[in-house]
Amino acid sequence: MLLGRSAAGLLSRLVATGPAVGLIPRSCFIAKTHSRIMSTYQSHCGADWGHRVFAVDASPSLGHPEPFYFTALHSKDQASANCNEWPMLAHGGTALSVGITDPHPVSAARLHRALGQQLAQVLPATCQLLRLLSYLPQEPHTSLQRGFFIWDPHNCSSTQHKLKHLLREHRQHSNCCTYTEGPQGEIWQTPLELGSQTGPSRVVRVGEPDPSPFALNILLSAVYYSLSSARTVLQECSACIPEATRILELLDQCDTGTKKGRYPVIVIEGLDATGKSTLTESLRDCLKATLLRSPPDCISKWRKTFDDEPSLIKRAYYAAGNYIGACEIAKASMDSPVIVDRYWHSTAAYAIATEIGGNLPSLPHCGHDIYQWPQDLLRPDLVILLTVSDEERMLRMRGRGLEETKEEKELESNTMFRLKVEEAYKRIENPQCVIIDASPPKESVLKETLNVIRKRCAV
Ligand SMILES: Nc1ncnc2c1ncn2[C@@H]1O[C@H](COP(=O)(O)OP(=O)(O)O)[C@@H](O)[C@H]1O
Ligand SMILES: Nc1ccn([C@H]2C[C@H](O)[C@@H](COP(=O)(O)OP(=O)(O)O)O2)c(=O)n1
Repeated sequence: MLLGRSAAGLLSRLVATGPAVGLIPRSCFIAKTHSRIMSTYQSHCGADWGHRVFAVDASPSLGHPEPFYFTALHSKDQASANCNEWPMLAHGGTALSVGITDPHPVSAARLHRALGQQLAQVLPATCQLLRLLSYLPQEPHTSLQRGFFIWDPHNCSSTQHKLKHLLREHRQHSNCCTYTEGPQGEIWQTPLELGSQTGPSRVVRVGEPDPSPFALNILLSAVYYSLSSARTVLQECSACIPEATRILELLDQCDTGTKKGRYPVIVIEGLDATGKSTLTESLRDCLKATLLRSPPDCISKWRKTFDDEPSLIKRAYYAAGNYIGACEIAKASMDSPVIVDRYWHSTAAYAIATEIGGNLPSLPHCGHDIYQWPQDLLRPDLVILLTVSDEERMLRMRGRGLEETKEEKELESNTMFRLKVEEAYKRIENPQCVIIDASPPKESVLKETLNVIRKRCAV
């Protein structure tokens, strides 16, 4: 039992003061949330650390296979904080947290990534590095911060020393705390100097807050639900990534509001090596269709550059690619059916699966805002999701003999990630995917797909 009276109080405060998602139209909430995060991203940085709700990514090896949430205990709540299990501290270990307080989304994302790489290098191999998210309950949509939760099982003195040394140059844009067990089993969060004025606070575990920090992170920075939010990030990174300026120029040249022509637009989705390219090429020939892909050819030469950037920037590239692709789709659909190899479902599903920690049940429920199609993006008539068993997909991947990307390797090694991508695909709405089993021979998959297309579209 993790949720004491204090936690219940916290949750009711969250519900009372958080965005009234159920009371205003979703698109309105998402668009407003985006404009707020981009214009006033974090008026709250370091000083409020103790008032935040924290979420630590799942870690089965640390005894929490689902994400772990905690918050500071205020003196009036003291009596209710009896039940407070921190499995990672059970055997004398220490935990530490690092929060990124840089108020600018792009520089914060880059600092987060750089720190993650440096921490992985300098910390002892026995330390575990997990994702940390936090927000202020009274202003969830403007106060979200990312960071790291570090578990040091041997409580090495060198860990804190290394951390202090590493964070010294980022003092202005980061903070750090330790978590230790007190004599009565209570947990103390103590700022790790770096000029901190605040003293230790008691912290307690709470149940999953509403809104979930992971879902909030998706709505605010991992998936773009409007062109303007992707543009804002590309504009902010154009000083350090010249290719971002080129993409903005391409966006300026296309009329992203163009409506679809009279021919159907059919998107083929699926994990790598499920047979999308094979099927889309056959469909092009059978239906005398135009075959397009997202990201479109005109920006695909910059894909590697953006794939190497933090996810905030990488996903802005794919989002922009969908809007540029939408112009091409709209134009082509005036003259012929259009087949599209990957589109917004891919952009959203991969981002959601990456950002949601834990197992399949950690994915936000069906109908959640994170699964909504952007209001300003051209909607296809039909989206087909190809599925095959993992064994078959691996065989196809090896048979193809192409070099595996980092993400493909992760998909291969991480069954849970793959399951989450596929489930996220299935939960995306308006339009929802039609699932086709792509395990049979190519000709059968093509026949089945043509049947679905003929039933649902005028071809
Ligand atoms: N239905 C199928 N049965 C057997 N092999 C297939 C089938 N569809 C595709 N393949 C093979 O699987 C590999 C991956 O297919 P591909 O179309 O490149 O997938 P994707 O575009 O989804 O990554 C290719 O070698 C392809 O020839
Ligand atoms: N429209 C798109 C297309 C791909 N993506 C992202 C999603 C994943 O991170 C990768 C998958 O691309 P990958 O190169 O593996 O796929 P293909 O081999 O091109 O089918 O690209 C996207 O976000 N939006």
